[in-house]
Amino acid sequence: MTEPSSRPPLFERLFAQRTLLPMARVFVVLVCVLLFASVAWMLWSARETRLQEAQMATSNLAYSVSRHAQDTLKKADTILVSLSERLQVDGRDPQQLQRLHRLLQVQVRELQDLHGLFVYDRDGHWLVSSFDTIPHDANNSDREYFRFHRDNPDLGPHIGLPVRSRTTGTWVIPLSRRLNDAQGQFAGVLLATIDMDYFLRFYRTFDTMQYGAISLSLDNGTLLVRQPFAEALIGADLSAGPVFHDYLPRQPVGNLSGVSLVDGEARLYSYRHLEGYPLVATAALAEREVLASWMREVYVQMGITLFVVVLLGLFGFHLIRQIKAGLATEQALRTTRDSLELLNQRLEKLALEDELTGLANRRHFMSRLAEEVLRAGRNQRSLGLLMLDVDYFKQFNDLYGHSDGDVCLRSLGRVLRAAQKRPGDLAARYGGEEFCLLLPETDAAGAQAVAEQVRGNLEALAIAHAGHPLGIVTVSIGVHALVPVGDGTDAATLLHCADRALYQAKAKGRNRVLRFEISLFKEKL
Ligand SMILES: Nc1nc2c(ncn2[C@@H]2O[C@H](COP(=O)(O)OP(=O)(O)OP(=O)(O)O)[C@@H](O)[C@H]2O)c(=O)[nH]1
Repeated sequence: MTEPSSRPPLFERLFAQRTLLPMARVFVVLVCVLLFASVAWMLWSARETRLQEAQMATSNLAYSVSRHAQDTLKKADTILVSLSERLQVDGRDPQQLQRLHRLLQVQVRELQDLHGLFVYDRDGHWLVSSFDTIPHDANNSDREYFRFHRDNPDLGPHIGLPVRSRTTGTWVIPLSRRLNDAQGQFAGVLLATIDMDYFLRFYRTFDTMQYGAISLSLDNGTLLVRQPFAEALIGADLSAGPVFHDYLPRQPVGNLSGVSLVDGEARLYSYRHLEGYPLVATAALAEREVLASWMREVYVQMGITLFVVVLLGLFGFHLIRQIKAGLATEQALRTTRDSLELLNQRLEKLALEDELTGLANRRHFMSRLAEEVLRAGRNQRSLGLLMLDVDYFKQFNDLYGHSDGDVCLRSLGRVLRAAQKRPGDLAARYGGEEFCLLLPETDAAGAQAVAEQVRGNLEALAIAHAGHPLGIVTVSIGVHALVPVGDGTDAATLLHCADRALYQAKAKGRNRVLRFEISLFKEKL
């Protein structure tokens, strides 16, 4: 069988007083940290959700803007394609141009987004337009789109930089195609101009808050139209911005967050390249506006959390103080209990011990005598007793003084202590210069032998005593032993007989041991 462990259970070890205080501190700190961490985590998740929602909104917006631009350009381009067909088939005589003029006017009236339709010859002169009159000496060979088509054989659509219309003065976006003659040589330019305001009006229907932006740019980063509108930004080069520099070369559609080249605003962007046209639609919301309500939530939540943490901290501080006070009280109580126990031990010792010699006192002796009498009676064993008395001690005191007398008594005490050979033996000071030695399991002969030893040992010390005929301190010893009969008189009998034997030893000349024998005493016990 294994012995049960003396270590206290884990729970008690964990919550031992020693660990209680640091654990309370760790607990309070841990609760505060966890509280902060969980609130921070919640707020972070809320922020991510807000950003994701905003990014979804910009993505949808970019899609709408791209669709709108694509549809608008497609319509205008379709007109240019059919115009090109017509010119090639019907030719350019004045009658045809007259008919064409009416047709162009009808088409511009039909399509609100179209600002105008124009046909220029190879030198840039106006052949026909959707307007009522052709300005005198009008020539558009200086326009970017004209030069582009003249120098470029490509017959595809070309979107040029926004220009101010020479007829109406409004901002327009030019969509143009090259016109070839039957030999494939440059024969002029077909132009459709789209009112920039048409785009802006559409963009204004979306709520992008104060710092949001919607724009349409060429895919080389040249800005065509932007809401909020700023004339100075038309034609601005955004190719170094995050959309055109980092994202568009890799993906035709995407989302990102970045800082605007235009105004330095941090925004969430979504962009989309138009199909079939070198254009990119961009929609963006300012991060600070997207996160504005979230920031308010952060302030409120953090305020509340801070308040709770302060409360917890105060509570924890109070708790730790209480624990400290409790521990201090407990320690004080333990110290008091220990000192009381020590005091009790001392008192107990004092109550049982003779102060001068350190032997058992009379009270102690009497209680042990009663116990040993009972034990010897039960076991029917002999109990021996020595009664000792220092010879001529009065004279010793008179001659050497009381304190030397005390020293002498201490010497006798040491001799008697040495005579306690067995665990049950008890040497005691019976009173004054009278001593006893209780010897359980000892008959009269044995007790007499011990008495002789004691007497001899004291004599051997040769303590000078000028008042003694022998010149040294001696002791007289009365010895008796009996097997108790158990009638309640045994202790008294033992004491009395030993005392009588002592008396006889004194009477016979002192410095001797005398055993009690009934024949020696004429009196009846
Ligand atoms: N120094 C000292 N003396 C004590 C103490 N107790 C008792 N005495 C003295 O012991 C002496 C005992 O004297 P007595 O009873 O006359 O006996 P005695 O002088 O020893 O003579 P015998 O016993 O007949 O030999 C007294 O003088 C007591 O004062 C003690 O504790 N210290």
